[in-house]
Amino acid sequence: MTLDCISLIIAIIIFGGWWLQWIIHVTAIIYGRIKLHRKLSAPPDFQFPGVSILKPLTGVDPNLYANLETFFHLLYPKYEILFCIEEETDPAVMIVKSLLNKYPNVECSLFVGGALKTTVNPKINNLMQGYIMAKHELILISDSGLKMKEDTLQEMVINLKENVGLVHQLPFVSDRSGFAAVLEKVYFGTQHSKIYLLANMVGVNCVTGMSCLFRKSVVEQSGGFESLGIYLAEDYYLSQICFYNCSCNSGWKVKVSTQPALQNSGTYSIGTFQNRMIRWIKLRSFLVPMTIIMEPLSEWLLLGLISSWAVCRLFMWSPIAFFLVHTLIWFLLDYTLLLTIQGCNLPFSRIDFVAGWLFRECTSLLLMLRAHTVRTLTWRSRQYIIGRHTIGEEIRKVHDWTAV
Ligand SMILES: CCCCCCCC/C=C\CCCCCCCC(=O)N[C@@H](CO)[C@H](O)/C=C/CCCCCCCCCCCCC
Ligand SMILES: O=c1ccn([C@@H]2O[C@H](COP(=O)(O)OP(=O)(O)O[C@H]3OC[C@@H](O)[C@H](O)[C@H]3O)[C@@H](O)[C@H]2O)c(=O)[nH]1
Repeated sequence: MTLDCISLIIAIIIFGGWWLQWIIHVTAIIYGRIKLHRKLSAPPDFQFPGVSILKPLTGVDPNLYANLETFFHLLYPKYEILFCIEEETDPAVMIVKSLLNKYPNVECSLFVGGALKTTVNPKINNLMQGYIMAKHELILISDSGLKMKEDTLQEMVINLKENVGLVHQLPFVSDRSGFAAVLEKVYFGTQHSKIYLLANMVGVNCVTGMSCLFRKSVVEQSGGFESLGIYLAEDYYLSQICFYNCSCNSGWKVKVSTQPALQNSGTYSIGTFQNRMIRWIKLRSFLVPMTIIMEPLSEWLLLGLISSWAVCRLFMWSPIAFFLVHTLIWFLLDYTLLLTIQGCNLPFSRIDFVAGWLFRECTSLLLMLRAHTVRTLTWRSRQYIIGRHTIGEEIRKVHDWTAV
């Protein structure tokens, strides 16, 4: 085969991939519009089952008290909150105790001592005691940085139909001020939600564990909660259990909730966001190695550049004009997707969106490069060596209560 022939084939593949990307983009918008921000109502005779809410806490941030307080105001007939904190000296203990005093009528308990290490995953380790003591069949794991609307739990339970094993919320962020907040909203409302929604629409396992409601019995039949602790991406394997649990012939269904998760940590910065992205990219590369190649190729910049070359090769179109049109359409679809996920007005101007969008798009490839070149993975105060399936080994602990 001649070089000319090879370049022609590559150009055709890239051009095909470019079209596929638009299909994914538009489908995610349509799916988001159909699925999200819908008010679900329970059938008249529906009995809401009890829910045990597990809250893993590590350190405090300026919004922690207010975020946790939203869980005391849920419009739900029967639930308990189980706060889990690794160490007695963590200042989060004081915050939880003051909430316990303020709301004596809400059933809740505090478990301290997840530090008695049995598994490598610090979140599972921290939650173990609470999980064992949870008295309801339905468990909601809800990360420390989340706040919740009054009707969210109700809505998640309504989504947990008979054949559904797990309901999760699409990660999103609440309205906060500053450029880092814009950046987070832009990321979670565009590139992230596009893939997350599409994967869940077609039934590909793509679940982030920040807010997951699941059936305890399903996990117990598949090795138990503790068995997830060997993985650093315990969320992926939690939902994998549902997909492959043999007690339900075709596996349990995994559903996205109609309300996106509202991350509302009071500690946020560009650096925190980027470190977290590096950690997630690294986890993904061990879960689905194909993402190492597919992720950069699904970004505006790289796909735009190689597609401009491809159309020049195929049709002799001007690569610059093509790149500009590609950018304009991508930008408008991203803005439309973000509005869909937000479900109401954005808290920032269009200029802020342009700045956040450009910054994220131009730095994403660097974050991928960084993730694939560092050997270790850092999560809060701990450093790990990570291997196949995200099985980890802790190598260092720096004592610091702030989020890294
Ligand atoms: C021809 C289709 C090309 C699609 C290429 C997709 C490349 C991936 C691009 C971006 C990745 C975005 C990932 C979305 C959310 C993941 C968030 C995350 O990393 N969470 C981790 C931490 O909580 C968690 O442990 C991991 C969860 C699952 C990750 C699985 C990723 C697989 C994505 C595959 C998507 C395929 C879509 C198929 C569409 C036909
Ligand atoms: O050492 C730790 C680290 C974290 N955690 C808890 O785990 C939860 C998630 O931690 P972070 O907010 O740092 O991390 P992320 O939002 O990136 O987590 C997300 O990605 C990694 C997955 O394994 C998690 O399930 C998912 O929630 C928090 O509630 C945190 O308090 C611990 O209990 N101990």
